Amino acid sequence: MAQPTTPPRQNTIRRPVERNEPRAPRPKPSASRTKAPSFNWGAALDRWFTDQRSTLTLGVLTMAVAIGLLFAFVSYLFNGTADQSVVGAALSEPLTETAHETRNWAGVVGAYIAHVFVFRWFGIGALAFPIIVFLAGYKLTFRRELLPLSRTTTLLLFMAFWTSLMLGYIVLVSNSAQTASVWCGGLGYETNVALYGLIGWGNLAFIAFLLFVFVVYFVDIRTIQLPNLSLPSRPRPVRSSANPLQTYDESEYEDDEEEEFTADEPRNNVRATPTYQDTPYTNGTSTPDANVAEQPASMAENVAKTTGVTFSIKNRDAVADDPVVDEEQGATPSPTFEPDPFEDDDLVALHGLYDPTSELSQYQYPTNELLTDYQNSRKAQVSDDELTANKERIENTLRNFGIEIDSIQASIGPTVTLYEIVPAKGVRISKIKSLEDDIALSLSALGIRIIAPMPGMGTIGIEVPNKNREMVSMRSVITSDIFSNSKFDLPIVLGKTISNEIYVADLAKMPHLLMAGATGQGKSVGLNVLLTSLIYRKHPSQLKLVLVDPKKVELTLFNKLERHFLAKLPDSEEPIITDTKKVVNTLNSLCIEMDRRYDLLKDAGCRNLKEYNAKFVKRRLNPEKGHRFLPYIVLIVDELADLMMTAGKEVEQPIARLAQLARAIGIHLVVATQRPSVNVITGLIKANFPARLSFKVTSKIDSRTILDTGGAEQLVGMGDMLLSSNSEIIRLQCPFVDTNEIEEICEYVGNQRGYDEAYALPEFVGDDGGQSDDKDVDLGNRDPMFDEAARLIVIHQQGSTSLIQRKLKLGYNRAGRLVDQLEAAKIVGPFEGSKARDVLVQDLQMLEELLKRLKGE
Ligand SMILES: Nc1ncnc2c1ncn2[C@@H]1O[C@H](COP(=O)(O)OP(=O)(O)OP(=O)(O)O)[C@@H](O)[C@H]1O
Repeated sequence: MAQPTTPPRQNTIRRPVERNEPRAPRPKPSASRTKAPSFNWGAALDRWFTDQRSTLTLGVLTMAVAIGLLFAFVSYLFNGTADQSVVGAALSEPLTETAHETRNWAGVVGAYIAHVFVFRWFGIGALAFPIIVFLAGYKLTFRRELLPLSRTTTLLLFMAFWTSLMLGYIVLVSNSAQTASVWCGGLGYETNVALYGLIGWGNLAFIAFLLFVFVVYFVDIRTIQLPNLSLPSRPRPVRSSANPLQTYDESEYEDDEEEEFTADEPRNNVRATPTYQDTPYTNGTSTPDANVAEQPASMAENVAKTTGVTFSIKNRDAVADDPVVDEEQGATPSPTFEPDPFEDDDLVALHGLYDPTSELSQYQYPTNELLTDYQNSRKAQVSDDELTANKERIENTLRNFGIEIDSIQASIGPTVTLYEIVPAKGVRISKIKSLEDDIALSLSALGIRIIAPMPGMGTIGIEVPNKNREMVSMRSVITSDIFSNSKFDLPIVLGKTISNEIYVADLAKMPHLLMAGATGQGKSVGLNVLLTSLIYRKHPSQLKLVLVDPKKVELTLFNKLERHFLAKLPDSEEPIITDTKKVVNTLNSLCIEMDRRYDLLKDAGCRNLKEYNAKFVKRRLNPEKGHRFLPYIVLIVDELADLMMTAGKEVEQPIARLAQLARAIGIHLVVATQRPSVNVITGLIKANFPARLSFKVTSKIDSRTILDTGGAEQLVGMGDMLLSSNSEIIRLQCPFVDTNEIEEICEYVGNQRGYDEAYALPEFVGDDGGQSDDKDVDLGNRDPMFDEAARLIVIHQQGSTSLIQRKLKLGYNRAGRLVDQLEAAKIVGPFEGSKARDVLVQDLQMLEELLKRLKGE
């Protein structure tokens, strides 16, 4: 559980700065925003550029211009001399006069532009420009790069300049300026004339040196590893020709560090691009595509087949032919060294680290301006009079009960002021605690909470609500340094503490959060705050949200994030789950996802998601074995009570199972309810949610149910809350975020280019559809893979669909049908929720007999 990282609290009276205004009710949409008086051109342009329609239009136009330029330049190279007079005349005579005389394929405009670029400047090198413009247009149109734009641009610009110089030199020394100067352009020719006058033949050396310097920097020779055959190298994986589908195992690398690479063992130098599943989001189940392994079309595919490294044919062509490699991923081309694609370090050297965000590399995080600036409206203010009066009342009340105090100090928080008392020697703390109601009565204030003793302070705290409370705006906390610089994996800003510190926690460490609060006390705002925090800090590739909203109205705004942040079952229409039956399926699907992730972690030898993803990013995990970059998944359930009432155990068990086990594999749960009674927050659920947060509840019993102690019934509402974690209770004021703001954030994100669809959770077929019915399964018409699947299940003694999927490289549906047939043949037992089925056949011998019987032999 995270702690606030601001300096320790000082027990001094803080002077209020300005007068507070009474707390207004939740602002109406129209009234809540302060509209900027003038039109914001920057924002409008920003919006225009993030609108896919605009970029598509601009992109297509740019590509068309590039093609036009190419025509114009090529045509000028052949017809230029004839057009020179036309170009000259075009400046002095009307265009209509000169237009029909031009021979350039792109007309008089083309002739003029070509004249400048080709004749005056770069000669044949000018052809670099249409290529650059085309690449830029392609990027705008398709939102991905045909070639790494900035690196290719650098290369082409240099080549334009250098070619012009080199050809200029040749034209100069061969004295052919009259006929050939169009090929080198004015720039190349004139520079050579000038240089020749200065350094004579040294000209050529200078031009060669320029090329050398460029190569040294462009290629960055620091990263080139020259093969040194006498040094031990990383071992190569053991490959078996007998089994073409054998995949490499990373552990083989690690165990065999000492193995030497000798010159007579040929290295496999196929230059192809292992994709490492660059688009893991199109298929959340990430079943390796068997077709790629099964249909080798070339040497690269054969390598893929024998090694398990997937090769992208598209990328391979692009990269193999072009020395320019992806700059965005930090890759470095090497003219002398062809990395072996089986060596992970070399993969990184060639392609850079895997970048999970690359598919949405243009994604813009929501801006602070989307949040309303309430700065001037409400600041907590407690006047000196109020402070003194409260202090006196506390002192008097205690004195009336025979309790003397040594000192009293106050610190003003956004919602309450904490009076810390140092009791006189000999006063029993339990006595003060028992006077809670009396003190509250004498202060005639609601929401008095007594903390006796203050943990680690040796004092007693009395929290008294402020007459005028501060509204903690979402903007003020999101823009705070503590939140924006936080290094947490899933930072959530929960509000301000009693001493005005912004409290940021790490949901990944919590690792789950249970939220309760009577209706109207700020729970929905709290959930929105939590979601906003995550959306502001996470890229869509790093976080997926599963939103369950039985009330059907609270989370609907987040619908717009479907193709960015939401995850859903493959067959469901709506990304936000409202139907109880679907909730049960979704929870079970998450359990399957959890099991799969555990399998992946086990296979990778990692203890948790972070280690696993770090290894994947370093390209040490083989996607062919199902490995993929794993985003965090946050499950939000708004209103558990509804679900518990309608589905009871069916909901409780997967929630408890996820809460127990899902921490390490990056699935985190946030479950909210307005009824914190024991039949909703059952012992099983409670035991698995160490972090619990309570808004105001109606009774002390409810407070005990959620927090294991009273106090939440004393809160003053409107986001006033108690957070219990690590057996510590902190009072916080939740920030306020309005539905308008949420709408704007979701629109901002939703209008950007997203994935093709929501992140697909594993398919889960509930009892009604999933229970295989013997009568429906025709064992006479078994799947061709039936025997193989049966042997696999018996060898592993594990009746799991995902095992069949993974090992036999089948899709979920086919694997599911196979399991149904295995059940009908009594090889596996019946369906048992998210648990693997029992295997009813103990060994292969028994199985072979059974298979023979099935075949009627
Ligand atoms: N953090 C906050 N700061 C200021 N005002 C708040 C805060 N949270 C809630 N409020 C006020 O309380 C009202 C009710 O909040 P909210 O809708 O979150 O309640 P709720 O507990 O979700 O209620 P329900 O369970 O009925 O949906 C809000 O409209 C707002 O005016």
